[in-house]
Amino acid sequence: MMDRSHKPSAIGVGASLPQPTVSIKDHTIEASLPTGQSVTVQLYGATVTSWKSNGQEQLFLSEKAHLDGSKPIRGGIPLVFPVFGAPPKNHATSALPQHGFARNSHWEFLGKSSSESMERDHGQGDLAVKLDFGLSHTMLSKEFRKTWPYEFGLVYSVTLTKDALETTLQVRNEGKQNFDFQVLMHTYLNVEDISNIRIKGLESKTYVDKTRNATSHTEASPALSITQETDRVYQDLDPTVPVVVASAADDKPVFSITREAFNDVVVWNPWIEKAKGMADFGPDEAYKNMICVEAGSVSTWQTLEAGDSWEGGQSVKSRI
Ligand SMILES: O=P(O)(O)OC[C@H]1O[C@H](O)[C@H](O)[C@@H](O)[C@@H]1O
Repeated sequence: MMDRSHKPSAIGVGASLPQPTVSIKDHTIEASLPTGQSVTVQLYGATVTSWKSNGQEQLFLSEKAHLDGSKPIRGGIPLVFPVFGAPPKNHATSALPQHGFARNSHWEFLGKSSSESMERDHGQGDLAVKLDFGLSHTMLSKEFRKTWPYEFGLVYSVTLTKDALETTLQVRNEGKQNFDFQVLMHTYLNVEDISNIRIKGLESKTYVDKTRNATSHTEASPALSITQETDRVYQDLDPTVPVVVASAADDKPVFSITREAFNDVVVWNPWIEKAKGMADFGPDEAYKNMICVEAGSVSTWQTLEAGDSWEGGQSVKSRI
């Protein structure tokens, strides 16, 4: 995963080779590969709102999601930074909204790069397209700047390949003061029927159950089924070991998520009542068609010293 071995684009050399296309319209960036995969990213929140692969939409997007910048987008991959969940009291993030400001700020599109991976798992010569987005302290609303007065730069890279969607966040401390942050890629995966999937790769891991007063438990199941409201923060995972959403019928992977520098994975499904209670979640029964598997670093704080940078990310493969 997180293949760093892209060689420069072959554009202009093998002129007849089909190339990725990228279009920018109405604050939305769309990229597609000649092999049919595509990704859509909104500048609002740098939220990925669609990823099509194998001829199917892989991400869940609520029918009632606000796409006009009035509210964080319910679905796709909202980016959580610099705090996960409700901010703690007496902390530098205390005055921020739930999940911070990255998902409700306007990002800029920094550009695209096409590449041909030399060493991807699925053979040589796979095309990839990478979209880069930026957010810095100067771009924040006055209110966010006041409530989190640090000088920072974020670069969020969304890479579409034939087999995967990779999202990577680089965090830079551009100021003179250290700051603490948490980060999470709140990925809403599209599933046909929640009763037909199992989540693997979590067995024996410690998790905090947010539906049970944030109490700590150990996962007993090798293949977790979702049968009720679920909101768990699994901790201290080995990022290189995939968390797999598998079909209950034949055990085949539907999604496989590997991470880099992300030791936590949140598993969330609002289930019946919570789904009904969210004004931007729809239709009500759509909780059956989604599972959030959210890779991040949220159980502790990352401290970034002045001038330093940090990077973490995920690679999501579908129906491999
Ligand atoms: O409603 P939101 O602010 O988007 O949060 C949606 C969900 O995000 C995470 O998965 C948290 O663990 C949940 O506790 C929260 O309900």
